[in-house]
Amino acid sequence: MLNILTIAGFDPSGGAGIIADLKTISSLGGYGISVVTAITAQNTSRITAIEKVSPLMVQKQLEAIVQDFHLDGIKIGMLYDREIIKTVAAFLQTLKSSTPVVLDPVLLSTSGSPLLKEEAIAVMKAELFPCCTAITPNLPEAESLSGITIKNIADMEKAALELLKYHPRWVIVKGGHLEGEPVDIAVNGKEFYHFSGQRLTRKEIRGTGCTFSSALTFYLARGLAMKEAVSRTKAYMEKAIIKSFRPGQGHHVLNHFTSLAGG
Ligand SMILES: Nc1ncnc2c1ncn2[C@@H]1O[C@H](COP(=O)(O)OP(=O)(O)O)[C@@H](O)[C@H]1O
Ligand SMILES: Cc1ncc(COP(=O)(O)O)c(N)n1
Repeated sequence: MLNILTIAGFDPSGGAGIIADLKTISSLGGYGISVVTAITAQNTSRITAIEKVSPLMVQKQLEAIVQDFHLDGIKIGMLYDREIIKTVAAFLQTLKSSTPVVLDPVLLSTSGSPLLKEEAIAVMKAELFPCCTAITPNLPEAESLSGITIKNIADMEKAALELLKYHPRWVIVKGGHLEGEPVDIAVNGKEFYHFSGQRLTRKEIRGTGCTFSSALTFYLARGLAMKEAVSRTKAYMEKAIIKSFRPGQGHHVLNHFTSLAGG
């Protein structure tokens, strides 16, 4: 069984963050391990408070995990501030370079609350991007990280090339927020791929970014090449979107367990 670590925030409603990551990893047959960076008070409609975990406690959690586990893949989500980013970057530098590391550069929640402090963005680009096998911004994240306004696939490519300058191995820009079909792209400077698909719903669904990056980490940890790993991730997303549901009174959440009875 593959050991997949998620370093991310806690969303008690389970739609996003660490709980969504663990559901994704478990449903794919991996063993999910989690290091918490921040606790949010959040439901399927909104975030009402955020409390960060101290950088020392993040470091202690990471140390406890590496002393025990061989890690096959690492997914990174909400990091909240520069001290936590620096702690995670220092940890990644101690790992073998063959371990896949996928960063979902979470900036804002679907409900519009900031999940990363503005002043931490430059540190994330300079210190974390170079440690990543892939970064997986959505359109608003790619716009704000690259400074390029994105209206179409050509703009997505421009933004991806701009973000490659910070040296992640791959930039994957997700197109769920495009007007038409949700096309994702993956770029590494030499190779360039498009992943097309049909728009399956217009509903707001929570946790799609968390789930995409966790599934991608799992497939890369299985040894798949990026093209195949993204295509399997997109197929996984489509199944989870088709079976999404509304457990509370706000946004819909993904159904990660579509292969189980009742899913
Ligand atoms: N309505 C939709 N129909 C089909 N696929 C979608 C839809 N919305 C998002 N996706 C896919 O789900 C994944 C997550 O994309 P996106 O919504 O852009 O990310 P985020 O959750 O970070 O905003 C991508 O593969 C995207 O193409
Ligand atoms: C702890 C945590 N991590 C990530 C997200 C982003 O997910 P979404 O964009 O679906 O709100 C979130 N809302 N909460």
